[in-house]
Amino acid sequence: MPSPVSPTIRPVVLSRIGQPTKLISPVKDQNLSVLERSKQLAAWTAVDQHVKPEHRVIGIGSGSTVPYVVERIVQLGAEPNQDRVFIPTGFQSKELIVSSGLNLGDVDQFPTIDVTLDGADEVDHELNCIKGGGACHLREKVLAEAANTFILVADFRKNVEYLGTNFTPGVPIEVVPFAYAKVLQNLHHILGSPNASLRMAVKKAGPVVSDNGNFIIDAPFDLEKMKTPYTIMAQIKMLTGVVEVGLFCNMAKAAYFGNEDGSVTIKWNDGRVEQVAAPQ
Ligand SMILES: O=C(CO)[C@H](O)[C@H](O)COP(=O)(O)O
Repeated sequence: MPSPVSPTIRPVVLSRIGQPTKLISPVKDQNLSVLERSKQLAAWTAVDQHVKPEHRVIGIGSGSTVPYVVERIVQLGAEPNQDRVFIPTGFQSKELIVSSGLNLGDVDQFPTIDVTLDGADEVDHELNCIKGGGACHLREKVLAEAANTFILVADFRKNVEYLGTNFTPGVPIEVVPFAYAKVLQNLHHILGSPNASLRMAVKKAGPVVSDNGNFIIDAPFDLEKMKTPYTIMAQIKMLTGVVEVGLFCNMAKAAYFGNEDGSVTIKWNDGRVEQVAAPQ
């Protein structure tokens, strides 16, 4: 069983640990479209290469690609997973972990994670990425920072030279609710994002509320600014009322992109780019 944060704090793992239970794949239908298959290929390849037998604490990200990560982990079987704890980045991944029969933990019990696998809205040539399309980027960044290895999984549409190429809503910014108008004003008039706007819910009147009870602003920036994402991230983060910015800079070790032809492109943080065949 993995060590908890200190010998005096006992981890409260919500699912049972140490006993093999029947695991259930979160992916039922295998009649996948080309796009869904590309997500699956990226996820499976990343799990095969980065979830090691000795790993005990694994971070599970959010979005539509991550169910395929869990699918591959479930395929490893009950035995290797019985002594592992899986840490979610939000409501969706918590449900995914629990419904698959995997052991659930939290980052306050396990602040060091062996590997975190997560999706991305877009990834640039230096592995900087936009995250937060699903409003989970605060927890996602905590789990990325807590991980010894942070791995991105995505479909071919996310593989770009510069951020903002295909993903146009802008940089997701989590803000405390009472500060949103003031942060918007700063984004419009000081940081150069005149179209920054509060993200509105679809099946609810009013704004999207994150898993942490906060609002989300989407702030588009021009290409010149997005060429140096760390600078704009630091400027946004300095605005009082901002909780976290959905720009992840210099964090990922590798990004896996599933392609339409069934291959997977792997970009490494040392600049290497590999093309591999689909896993079976
Ligand atoms: O950052 C995220 C949620 O906040 C997701 O990881 C991101 O939106 C990618 O999702 P998908 O795999 O559905 O493309």
